[in-house]
Amino acid sequence: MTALLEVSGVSVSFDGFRAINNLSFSIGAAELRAIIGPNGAGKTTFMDIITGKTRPDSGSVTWGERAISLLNLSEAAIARIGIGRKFQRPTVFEDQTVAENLILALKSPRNPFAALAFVLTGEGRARVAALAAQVGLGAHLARKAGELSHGQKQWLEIAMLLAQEPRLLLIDEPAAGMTLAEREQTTAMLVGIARTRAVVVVEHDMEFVRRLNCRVTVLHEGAVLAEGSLDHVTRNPAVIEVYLGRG
Ligand SMILES: Nc1ncnc2c1ncn2[C@@H]1O[C@H](COP(=O)(O)OP(=O)(O)OP(=O)(O)O)[C@@H](O)[C@H]1O
Repeated sequence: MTALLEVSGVSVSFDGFRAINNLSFSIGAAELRAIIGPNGAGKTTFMDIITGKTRPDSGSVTWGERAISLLNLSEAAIARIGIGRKFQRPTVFEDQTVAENLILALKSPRNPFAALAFVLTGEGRARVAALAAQVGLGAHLARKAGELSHGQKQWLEIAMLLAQEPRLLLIDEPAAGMTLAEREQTTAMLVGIARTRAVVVVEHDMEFVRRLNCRVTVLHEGAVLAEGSLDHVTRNPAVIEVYLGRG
């Protein structure tokens, strides 16, 4: 499998503290990956490096078939190249409807007026409806985003990211604050999304990770401690010691 994203030997220090320590990681073009690890393991910093928010002191981050370096690109350029990031808290436009939020997020045309004109076409309406359906909001297009449940807002934001047609989606702790039913729907949704693109999910909820049924990367002290199926990594004594045993 050729990698879509290849992170190799990356390190970064903050005031002499090595938050990421010779970290290597790669993900394929249509792969779902969960990242787990104790607080302070470097999960957020790792995502910050991929998205260009934090520049590593050493190592390489390459992208796509031509293995272009992401290290010289701005955050905006990295987003345009096809890397979408969802932070833990949903950031939707609460006073706009689900449909309006999706229209504003469409990749093209770029400005809101052109986007509105586009959505008046059959193709535009179909695109918005398909995005909403993909995240279980097909019946909620006319509702104000502010009226949605926390889980539904998270899904709307995922659909807004999908509107940008990313090839890699980074999702931070989606399960937090969701009901059990919402968490189950979210795992199914993420599995579906990862059939056509790469999805990295940072998550502490082990039941959620189990339902993702994917390869798991365990970070500890800024490096990869273990990688493999959830059963494989949770049997690893080092993982039990630093993470699972602290329950
Ligand atoms: N800008 C910064 N300046 C100084 N230290 C930082 C900075 N960003 C992160 N750190 C430190 O780097 C380490 C890794 O932090 P990071 O937030 O990446 O961990 P995490 O795995 O995301 O943790 P959590 O699960 O708590 O979100 C921590 O010890 C943190 O205090």
